[in-house]
Amino acid sequence: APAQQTPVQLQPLIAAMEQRLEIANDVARSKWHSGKPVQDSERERQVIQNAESRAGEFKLGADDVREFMTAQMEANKMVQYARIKQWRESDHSPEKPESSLTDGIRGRLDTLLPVLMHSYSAFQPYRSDTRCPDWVQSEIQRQANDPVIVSALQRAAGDLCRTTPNQ
Ligand SMILES: O=C(O)C(=O)C[C@]1(C(=O)O)C=C[C@@H](O)C=C1
Repeated sequence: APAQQTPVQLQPLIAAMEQRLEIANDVARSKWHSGKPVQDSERERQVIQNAESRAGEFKLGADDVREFMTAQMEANKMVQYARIKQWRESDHSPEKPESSLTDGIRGRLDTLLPVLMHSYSAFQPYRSDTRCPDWVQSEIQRQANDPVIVSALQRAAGDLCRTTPNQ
C-alpha cells in the first residue's frame, strides 16, 4: 500500500499546510465582519517577499519558495470564499474573531511561515519520486475530512510533486 512507503517528512508538511488553512477560517470571519475583500494583492506580495528573503536559511530556491507560497495563498482564498458562501447561504453569521486581521491573525500566518518552509525543505528529496502524487493524495485524505479543506489542500499541494510528463 502506498501509505506504508510514504516518507515521514510528508506528514508535518501537510499538517503545517492544514494549520495555515485553519487560520483561513479566522481570516474569513474577520473579513465577513470588516467587509474587506478576500483578495489583498499587496499583502500577498509582502508574504512572498518575506518568504523569499528566508529561502537561503532553509536551503530552498527562491523560485520554489515563490511557487510554494503562491499555492498556499490560493488555497487560503479557496477556504475563505467557501466559508463566506456557506455563511451567506445558511444565513448564519460567524462570531467575530478574538483578534483583528492585522494584529493577530496575520501574525499567526507569519509564525507558521518558518514551520512551513522547514517542512517543505525536508520534503525536497521526494518531489521527483514517481510515487509522490500517491503519497500526497493519501496523506491529504488521512489528515483532512472537511471537503473544503481537502480541496484546498489539493490546491496547496498542487506543485509539490515534479512529475515528468510521459508521452
Ligand atoms: O492576509 C490576508 O488578508 C489574507 O486573506 C491571507 C492571504 C494569505 O494566504 O496569506 C490570502 C489572501 C490574500 O490575498 C492575502 C493573504
